[in-house]
Amino acid sequence: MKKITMTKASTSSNYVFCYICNTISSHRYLVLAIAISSSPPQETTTWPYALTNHRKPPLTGNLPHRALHKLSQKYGPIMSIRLGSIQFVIVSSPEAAKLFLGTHDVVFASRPNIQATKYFAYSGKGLTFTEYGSYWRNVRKFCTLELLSAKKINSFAGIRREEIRLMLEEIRIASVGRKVVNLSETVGALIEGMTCRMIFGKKNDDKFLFKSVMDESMEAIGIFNLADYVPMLAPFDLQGLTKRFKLLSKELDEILETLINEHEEHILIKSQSHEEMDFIDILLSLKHRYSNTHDGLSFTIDRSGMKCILVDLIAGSIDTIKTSVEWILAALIKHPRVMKKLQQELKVVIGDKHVVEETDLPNLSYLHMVVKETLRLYPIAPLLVPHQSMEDIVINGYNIPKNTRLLVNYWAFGRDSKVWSENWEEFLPERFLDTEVDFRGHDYQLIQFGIGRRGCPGMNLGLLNTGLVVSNMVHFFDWELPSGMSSSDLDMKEKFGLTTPRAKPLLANPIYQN
Ligand code: HEM
Repeated sequence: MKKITMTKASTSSNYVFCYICNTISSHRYLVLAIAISSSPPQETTTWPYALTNHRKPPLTGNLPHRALHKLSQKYGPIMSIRLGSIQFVIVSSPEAAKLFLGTHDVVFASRPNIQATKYFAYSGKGLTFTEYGSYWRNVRKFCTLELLSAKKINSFAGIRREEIRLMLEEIRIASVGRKVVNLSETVGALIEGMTCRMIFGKKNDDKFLFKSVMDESMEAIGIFNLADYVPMLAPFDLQGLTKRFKLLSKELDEILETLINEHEEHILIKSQSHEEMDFIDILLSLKHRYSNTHDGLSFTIDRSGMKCILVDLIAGSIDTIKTSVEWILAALIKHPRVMKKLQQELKVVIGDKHVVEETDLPNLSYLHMVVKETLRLYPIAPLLVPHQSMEDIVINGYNIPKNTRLLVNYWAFGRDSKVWSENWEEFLPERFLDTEVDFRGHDYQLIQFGIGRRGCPGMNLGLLNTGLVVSNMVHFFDWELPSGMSSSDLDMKEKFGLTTPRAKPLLANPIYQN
């Protein structure tokens, strides 16, 4: 790495360039050399929203948020890196994030058009990887008002209760048999079940293999795709990714087509009955009614738009919620003092009830502190989702050209002693006592769900599910680490990907609390 001044307006050395980018031609060769010389991948490793098939990804290693954090300590909270033909700006402090996602939010409100967008996002016809503009605004308004509104989310409370009860019973049986529970798998299956029932009206089963195809697709999307950085290489498909994208997206599309066809057969009857509408029903019903919440949308959202929205909502919810629950349970097991305090709160608020209800959640103030503290230290999406600028702009004296990609290193925010004081390393939910700092506000130090135009539209659902699952799991069970492991032995390393879960699954023995 070598520091250089990069633009006419640059006045200080906050910009960083990779030495291979200093001369574009040698950079191209180097990238090419890495790709060609790599032996078949032993494991898949990740780089910001793209994995690499070579064992060591360019510049940043397997945990880019950590490497970029280190660089920011040397070069400051606003840095620039060029990779192939793509210019990145990396922002590593809440104040800098406020400039990009607050003051200049509209300029950075677009998304990059990567090759995977063509295949998995139907060339950008949904939300997450759709470029900023009137189509995206309409779809976003529709999703927020019709699918993710408080009223709609509440209408699925019965599904959540049912699925949680089933899981608690499974864990109770494991506790009687003194069996170790793989919490990562158990929580994953629960969230998947709740989400698939809400979106498709049914769960994954032997015949309906949506989630496994989706997981494979997400893995492929995450692979560092040379064609995105050196577009002239795209036709050669050196990594075999285009072929893989085509196959997987075709499989995914066929499953979605089957689901939509099944729903179409019943939509008219369902919309006239009192039966609960799942998300596919609501999308289909668009065609049969006028709504002023999304003017003219029925004409805009075609079949591929519908499929893309479904993919975005599934991809946006299952792994994110599963990963947050997993980290919170791990943090509680690792910190028995905090676990006890939360269990005491639950005892007082819930008492002898058979299940923690959604209506109990507002009364669990310590639970909210635990959630905030966990997501501060163990972010689910440490670099959020990349944004892209739509015009040239000067920020803090730096010229930032149009089409620059913005990465917000939220992982670094939680480690900033200026924000969280010298004890930032400590897991201390009480730091949120008597403060209003929250994900929902305008607090740039706590933007796990993003902020501004591209902030997460599923935040309320995400927090609801997370709180509900965690509270039930620790109210009814004590958790002990297996094989005499002590809490201090629990490994808290992460694995980078589209979300950033624990590197190792979380295993624990449940002890039923009568
Ligand atoms: C704990 C759970 C969740 C976390 C941590 C999370 C986090 C995020 C983050 C960091 C972003 C990107 C923000 C940015 O670009 O600046 C995002 C966007 C998004 N999330 Fe979530 N999310 C969660 C749950 C959900 C749920 C439950 C849904 C839907 C049911 C959802 C749907 C989306 C969508 C569609 C976007 C793209 C928005 C756009 O580009 O306009 N998320 N989320």
